[in-house]
Amino acid sequence: MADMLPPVLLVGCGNMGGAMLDGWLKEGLAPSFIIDRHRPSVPAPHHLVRSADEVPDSFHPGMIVLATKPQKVDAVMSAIAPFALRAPVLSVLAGRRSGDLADRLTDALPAGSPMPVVIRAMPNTPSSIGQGMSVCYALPAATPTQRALCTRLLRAVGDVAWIDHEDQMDVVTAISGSGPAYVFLLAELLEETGVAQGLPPALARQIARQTVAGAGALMIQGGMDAATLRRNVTSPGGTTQQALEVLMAPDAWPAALATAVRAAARRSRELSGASPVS
Ligand SMILES: NC(=O)C1=CN([C@@H]2O[C@H](COP(=O)(O)OP(=O)(O)OC[C@H]3O[C@@H](n4cnc5c(N)ncnc54)[C@H](OP(=O)(O)O)[C@@H]3O)[C@@H](O)[C@H]2O)C=CC1
Ligand SMILES: O=C(O)[C@@H]1CCC=N1
Repeated sequence: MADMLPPVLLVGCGNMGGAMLDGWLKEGLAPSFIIDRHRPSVPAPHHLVRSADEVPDSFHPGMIVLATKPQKVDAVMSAIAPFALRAPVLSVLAGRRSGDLADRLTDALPAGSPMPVVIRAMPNTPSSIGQGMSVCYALPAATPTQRALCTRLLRAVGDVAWIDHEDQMDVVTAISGSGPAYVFLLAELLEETGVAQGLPPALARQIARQTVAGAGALMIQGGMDAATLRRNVTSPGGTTQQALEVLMAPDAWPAALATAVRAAARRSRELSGASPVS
């Protein structure tokens, strides 16, 4: 019991909340409340409720984790605000600024209540298998103990880094938050290309998936930088060089990725309500 993760009040258990919950359940999580309209069940001794109003007042979470879509969080503020006087709030919402969330919670509390502590994190879905990447930011009001608790929860599902400037969260979101989708797209396109160029579908799928997975694992386990690993595959005058001359042309992947990341970061800024910058 001593090593268990603290009880959480998880608000929203879809793709991202579910990925974190899967990781926490594997690590051992103290009895927690999960609020979600769709999740079919959670294992005992955890409790699944369909609405924030169903969480008993007697519940004392160690951390409240906000994982609804950014546009849907305001609807739960008044129900969860009383719990935010007992525990810090960890928001994984793209875009929504920590100060804005703290203000919304404060507005939902009786006048004179202390301001709840909100910590922001941008995790990603490989958290479900303990391979996540989470980047965190806290306003100065967060105590070292609250920051450590946040690190502990997110470390249980992968790597954790902290930033000192909340503005950086938009680019972080565009790279590590959305990034798994770019990698899955690479696997999809390799598979489709293999089929289009004559491979049996099952073989195209197998080689695309294992190539993406194996390359990622080699980069992490081998500790070499990505450029060295790329060069190690690229025999002078060989096949890879031909492909990379296409992909690395300035107007190909370098331009496409920079444009894509800028677009995602811009959307993150829009979700915050801030005026977009390019
Ligand atoms: N998906 C990802 O890879 C990542 C997502 N994020 C962030 O995580 C958050 C969640 O994203 P994601 O998991 O993809 O979204 P999902 O829509 O998959 O999950 C959110 C869940 O919360 C439920 N929910 C919302 N409001 C309530 C409510 N009041 N009562 C009960 N259930 C509720 C939703 O139900 P319903 O649909 O009916 O509203 C849904 O099941 C977003 O803010 C996103 O920015 C961060 C990093 C990565
Ligand atoms: O697409 C989104 O808005 C969320 C945030 C990062 C990943 N998914």
